[in-house]
Amino acid sequence: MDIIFIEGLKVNTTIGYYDWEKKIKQLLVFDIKLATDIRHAAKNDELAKTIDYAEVSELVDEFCQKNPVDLLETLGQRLVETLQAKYALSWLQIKISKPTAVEQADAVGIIIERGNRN
Ligand SMILES: Nc1nc2c(c(=O)[nH]1)N=C([C@H](O)[C@@H](O)CO)CN2
Repeated sequence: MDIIFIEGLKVNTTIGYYDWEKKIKQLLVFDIKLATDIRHAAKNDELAKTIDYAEVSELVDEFCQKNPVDLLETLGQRLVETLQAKYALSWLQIKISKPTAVEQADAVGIIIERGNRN
């Protein structure tokens, strides 16, 4: 299995359960791993035959801006569904960190993993 990854993707967006959080933007950091077979792209050196990590990064930012929700769980699950609908993914892992949420911690957040890692 091959993996396309995006590490430390920073997105400033509206996210949070409390009323005060709905009036501000906060930093989220995404680490994303998408399983694909890179041999299709490598055969003829074609971007169109792989998952464009720049396109995915843009998608994640736009998705966050358009989908303000309370919980990281909701954001993560909806993002997973969007990525699965757009790309043929046998496996994916998305980590969403909220570095400013808990003062005593460097970051808190969620990790979602779906599919089979063969
Ligand atoms: N499991 C979760 N716990 C909490 C979340 C969350 O999204 N998932 N969110 C909050 C608040 O929005 C918090 O980040 C404000 O400091 C609390 N716990």
